[in-house]
Amino acid sequence: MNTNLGFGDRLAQAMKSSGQLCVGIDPHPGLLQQWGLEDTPAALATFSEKILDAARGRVAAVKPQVALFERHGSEGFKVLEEVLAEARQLNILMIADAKRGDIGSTMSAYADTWLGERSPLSTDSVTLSPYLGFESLRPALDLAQQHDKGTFVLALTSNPEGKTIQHVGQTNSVAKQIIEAATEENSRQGFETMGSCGLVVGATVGEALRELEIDLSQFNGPILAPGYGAQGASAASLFATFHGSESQILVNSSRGILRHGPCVEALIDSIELANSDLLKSNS
Ligand SMILES: O=c1ccn([C@@H]2O[C@H](COP(=O)(O)O)[C@@H](O)[C@H]2O)c(=O)[nH]1
Repeated sequence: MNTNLGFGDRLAQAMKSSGQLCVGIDPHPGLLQQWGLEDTPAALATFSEKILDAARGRVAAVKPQVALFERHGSEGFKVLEEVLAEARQLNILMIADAKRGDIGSTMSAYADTWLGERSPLSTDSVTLSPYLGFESLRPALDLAQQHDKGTFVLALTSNPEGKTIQHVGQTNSVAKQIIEAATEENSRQGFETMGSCGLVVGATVGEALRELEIDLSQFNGPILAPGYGAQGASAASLFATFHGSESQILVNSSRGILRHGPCVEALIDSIELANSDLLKSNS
């Protein structure tokens, strides 16, 4: 993989060679129990190792859910640091699902944590929450650009409650304004296939794009789409939702894959099944 490319282009290459699936690393207490593990930091390490083992070479990216490491305090963060380092070694693109957002001066610290060069939590990309205003994310957007890293800004989330904020404004909705700001952000960068400022749009949003008159085919970055599998979106429904921007969609599945553990072979089978399901529906 060409590491001089920006994040969006590296992700485009990874999706071309390994498909459009992103596997979540979500060590929920219930899953740990199902895998015969205790709810401890050591178990998080075992859990994550098996997922990386199954995912390497088979998916475009993996997405650790930071909250599920954070609930173990400093030891959980230590494990996350090791997982990020291991993924880097294995050349697997990472999205830290941290959903950070704050006033600009504090945002600089979040940017240093997830996208800086010296932080042990530094990774390829991070999810950001724009509800303090898109421009409050500037320190992260600029640092990502400077270090060839990426961001995924929440636009239309997969949970039903999201619409109470994101749909406000209807045809000039909050979500539409976020999407326009991210489009503008990418248009100021050079890229071959996609810019490095991505969006999060749930695979479950259904008719919302049409109702809000949002045309994602005009968007010029990657779209992380959680909601496939455990939250009910099928491959066919999600590609119908994202008609016109199919090649930009990175489909996340966490519990839908993870419930097949702890056997690595069974995890591999479920990843391969999801890959062929997605491929079949997007051809
Ligand atoms: O809109 C959003 C944004 C993030 N997520 C996260 O994605 C995974 C989904 O997990 P599943 O088990 O596949 O449902 C999880 O980490 C969420 O926090 C989301 O679901 N929706």
